[in-house]
Amino acid sequence: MSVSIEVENVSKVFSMHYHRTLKQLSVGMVKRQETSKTFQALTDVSFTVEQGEAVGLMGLNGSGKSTLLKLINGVMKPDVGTIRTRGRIAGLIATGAGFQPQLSGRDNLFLNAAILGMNEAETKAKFDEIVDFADIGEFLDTPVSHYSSGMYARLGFSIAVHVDADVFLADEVLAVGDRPFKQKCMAKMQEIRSQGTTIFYVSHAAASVESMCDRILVLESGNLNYDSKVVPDGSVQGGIRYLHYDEPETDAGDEVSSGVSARSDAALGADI
Ligand SMILES: Nc1ncnc2c1ncn2[C@@H]1O[C@H](COP(=O)(O)OP(=O)(O)OP(=O)(O)O)[C@@H](O)[C@H]1O
Repeated sequence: MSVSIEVENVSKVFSMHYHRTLKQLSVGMVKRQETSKTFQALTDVSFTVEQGEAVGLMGLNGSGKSTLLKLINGVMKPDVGTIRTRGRIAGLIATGAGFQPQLSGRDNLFLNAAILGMNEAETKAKFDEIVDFADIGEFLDTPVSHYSSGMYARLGFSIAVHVDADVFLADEVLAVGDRPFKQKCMAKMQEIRSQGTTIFYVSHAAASVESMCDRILVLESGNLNYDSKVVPDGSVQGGIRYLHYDEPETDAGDEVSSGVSARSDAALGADI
């Protein structure tokens, strides 16, 4: 098997600036206030993903999941360490990323497909399939600024998933879609997974990670603290337990709630 993603000793630090204008900055400096602070989003993260593996990335809010995805996608560079990827990478790392609000869905489809590496002929050949999957009807020729967040997600996901990619990155792509669309996306991701595409799937929905992935990584405050391939007797369920996402929620209605391990297959299919 060939290596698809190699992440070696990667760290990422962000700077947070407290003052927005030069005047505020100057006043802050005179008063000897702190003007900026650094934040360590990822610390010495290392792992390797083989071609065809389906990896779930979980962790609490702010644990560094999206940052790691952006580094793998190449939209950000690590401060320390190296990331190597093999083949074409596609995916949705933010709903509607790359969409131009004033352009129609149709124009954005061609633009977004080009950003993801598809040439015009390829996009034309897949156009009907992409539009059918997105199922946004007459809104295709409407500026995307008029779209609902679900429609943004439909079009964005549909374009990304129809790229012939070696690696598919998905960051909370299903968070805003309605249930029928989420189920369609899960089925499509299973399809590209069965064709040998590497899947890197970020989600807070434990059941969908359990049904989609054969490996789990758990980030905690920027540290990779659970890799089911590395820890003894590791498993996707083990990672979910490690994160306490298998425990019942006290409040009803949360999509990552209530005892994943105790659910029926039908319920698992719905928890996406
Ligand atoms: N461009 C940035 N500048 C400063 N801080 C940032 C930047 N991007 C992310 N961060 C910080 O890095 C940390 C990790 O953010 P990240 O978006 O990777 O978390 P996450 O695990 O994806 O969270 P969530 O589950 O909420 O989506 C957060 O504390 C965030 O505030």
